[in-house]
Amino acid sequence: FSSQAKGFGTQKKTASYTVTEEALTNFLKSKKANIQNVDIGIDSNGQRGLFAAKTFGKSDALICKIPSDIALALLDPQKVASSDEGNVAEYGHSFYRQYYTKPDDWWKDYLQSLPSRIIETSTTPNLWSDSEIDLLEFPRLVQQAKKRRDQIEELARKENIPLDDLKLATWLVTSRAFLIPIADDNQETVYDDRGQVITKTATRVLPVMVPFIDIANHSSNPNAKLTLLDPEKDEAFFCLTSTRPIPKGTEITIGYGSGVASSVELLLNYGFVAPGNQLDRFMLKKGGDDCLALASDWTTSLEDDQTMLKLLNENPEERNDVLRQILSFRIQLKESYSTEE
Ligand SMILES: C[S@@+](CC[C@H](N)C(=O)[O-])C[C@H]1O[C@@H](n2cnc3c(N)ncnc32)[C@H](O)[C@@H]1O
Repeated sequence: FSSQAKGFGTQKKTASYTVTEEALTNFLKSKKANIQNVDIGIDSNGQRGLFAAKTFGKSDALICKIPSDIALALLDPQKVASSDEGNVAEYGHSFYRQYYTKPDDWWKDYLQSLPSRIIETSTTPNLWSDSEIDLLEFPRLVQQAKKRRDQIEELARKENIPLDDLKLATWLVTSRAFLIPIADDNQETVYDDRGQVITKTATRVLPVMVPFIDIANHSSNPNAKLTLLDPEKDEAFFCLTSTRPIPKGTEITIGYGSGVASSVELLLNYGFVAPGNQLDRFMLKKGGDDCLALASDWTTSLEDDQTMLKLLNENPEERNDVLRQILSFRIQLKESYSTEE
């Protein structure tokens, strides 16, 4: 963010992370967070992540607990978005306005633990050029990326804030906030033919930044999930809970985006593609106008893309992170078409 502001903007530009985890953990402990069974470390991909400091022997074990009053709500709960496809620029703006431009003592240690600039290897497509976005070819992703980019540009103009600040804020929010479903009196209730409630679709969500828990990385086969403890009481908690036994030293992972994110959602919000994501098969099977129905609908073959990615990886001095992300996306989707057809 702007150089005159405290927090992010004044951090060293050479490191993606300012190493202030100690300040963060001291702050959390002083606020009665329970984080003693979790370590912050670096995983095999070089990503900062959370690791089990003891063995969690069964599923549903409490891993850590963060009081909800130290989480950052990004919109006024009275004005929550009608779906998770809300205007992400507004989420970014809410973060920028409510928290970042007022980095008082309360939020300082958390804000300083966040990436101080957009990480090149995890940019989201709304930050790319038109021609780069077009290379993604998948209609829904191309449309969403351009829509988000336009929303950010429009809001920065309207609110008269530096475009780069809103870009960073929006990137931080889409890649880190949890979308918490909000009880909604008008929510749609669906009954079966005996009149029993079968689904109650929560249509409103509140984006919330949860310190510490937002360090957990994504896995398509996660060993933990986010839970909300005592939401009705004055003292509510955001928790990580195990979904199976976790041996000491193992990375603690969750499934981003309610655990049902296809490569489109992962790239759009978090800037990465998870190889072998099974949800892509379901997405392609479901089809629709916003999908490419067949592997042959793409302009290049799977083999073409694999060859290009191989060439790119063989030339590490050819640093082109966006092209690497584009090819990884295209390869992952092409590998997900059913081979029976
Ligand atoms: C909520 S943060 C997770 C923690 C982050 N590593 C940190 O140090 O703060 C989300 C970001 O982590 C990275 N990430 C998480 N899971 C990943 C994965 N499975 N593969 C690649 N990058 C991942 C991406 O950069 C993503 O935008």
